[in-house]
Amino acid sequence: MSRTAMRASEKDFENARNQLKLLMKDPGNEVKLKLYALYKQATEGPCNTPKPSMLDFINKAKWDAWNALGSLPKETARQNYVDLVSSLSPSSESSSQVKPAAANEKQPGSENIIVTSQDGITKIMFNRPTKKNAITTSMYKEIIHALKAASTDNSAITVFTGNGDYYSSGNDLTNFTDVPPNSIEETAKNASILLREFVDAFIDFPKPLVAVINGPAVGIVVTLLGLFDVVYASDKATFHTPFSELGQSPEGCASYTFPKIMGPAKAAEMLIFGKKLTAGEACARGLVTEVFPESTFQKEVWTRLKAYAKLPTNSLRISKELIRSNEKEKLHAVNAEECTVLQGRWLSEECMNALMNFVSRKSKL
Ligand SMILES: CCCCC/C=C/CC(=O)SCCNC(=O)CCNC(=O)[C@H](O)C(C)(C)COP(=O)(O)OP(=O)(O)OC[C@H]1O[C@@H](n2cnc3c(N)ncnc32)[C@H](O)[C@@H]1OP(=O)(O)O
Repeated sequence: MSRTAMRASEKDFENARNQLKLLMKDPGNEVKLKLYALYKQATEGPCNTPKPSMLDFINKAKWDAWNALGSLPKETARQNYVDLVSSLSPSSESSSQVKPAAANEKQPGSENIIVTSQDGITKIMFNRPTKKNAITTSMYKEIIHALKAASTDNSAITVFTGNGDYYSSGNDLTNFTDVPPNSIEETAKNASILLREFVDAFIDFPKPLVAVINGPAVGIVVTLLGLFDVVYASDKATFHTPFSELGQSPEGCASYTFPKIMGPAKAAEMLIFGKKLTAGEACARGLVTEVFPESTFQKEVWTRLKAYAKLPTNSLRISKELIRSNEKEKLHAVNAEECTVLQGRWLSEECMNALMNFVSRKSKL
């Protein structure tokens, strides 16, 4: 029987609702929005409630998803709901394609940030590949903690890298969308405090800090590179700071470090207009130290880093201190200013619209 000819019964619909409660894995915000919209359409018909206010992120995303279904008949919505739930169930997962990355997904007991220490190198790895290593609030806190620990451990150098195809897609945009409307201002204030502490931890880090950029990098993980001592990139890496698109503004001291590194005009192209750079372009602008072919990237980089980590530890520290110490006071002031400006941006209509677009971008069926 063709799919269009099929009609889910009330019983199928009820079964699908129960099956949904048993799902082991969170299907993600986009799927949840689709499910919500189909459920409302199947039970109440076309969207019939007033549009929630701009500040009411979650209800507005739900409303948008429901409203996008237009006049879809109740029976079709019911069938689509049943089909969608069935596609999420464990049996269909095992019989169809489970993406290789799923093996790396956060499981109970696994970590979104993995810290290891070996061969004189402390490695801090973003480990949330199914979300392109987007950084959640708790990951910011874990990184601050990891940097504090690495600053006094036995390692000579500290390295950041990403697990999976991305280095990191930057701030997890749902940090600002899963917020009740009456606590948005408080959330923005807390985020600004956390961001300041996070960036301060990089400014004050006393040992050589190296970034091993295994794939695309977006937002804060790009701006922070101005505070790293060495940046190695695979030729499949890209560097993107889409702040204006997001109604936001630069952080990570990039408003100061980028013009110094690449000159004001090139910095403006990235930070104001969001120009995405290839690894080669980022290297030509001085943001990246060296680019390696993807096929030999890991081998070449880690061989080199292991050799560097054998150099006298105190000498490494002292040389870094000489290079960076004159700038520290300025960098802390820049960081404070950027965080204050961002706090205001996060409450702006431009930013709220951009976040809403991200959350609901795939929910329009
Ligand atoms: C304390 C607070 C401090 C705040 C500091 C501020 C920092 C500013 C920034 O960092 S700005 C940069 C923010 N990042 C972005 O704008 C990137 C947003 N993501 C994307 O544009 C795309 O996801 C992509 C280009 C990175 C990848 O696109 P692709 O089509 O290849 O993959 P998907 O979009 O399907 O992504 C797979 C799943 O990962 C989720 N995801 C990816 N990035 C983020 C993110 N930054 N925030 C939240 N979620 C992200 C995506 O939603 C998919 O999830 P799903 O499988 O559940 O649908």
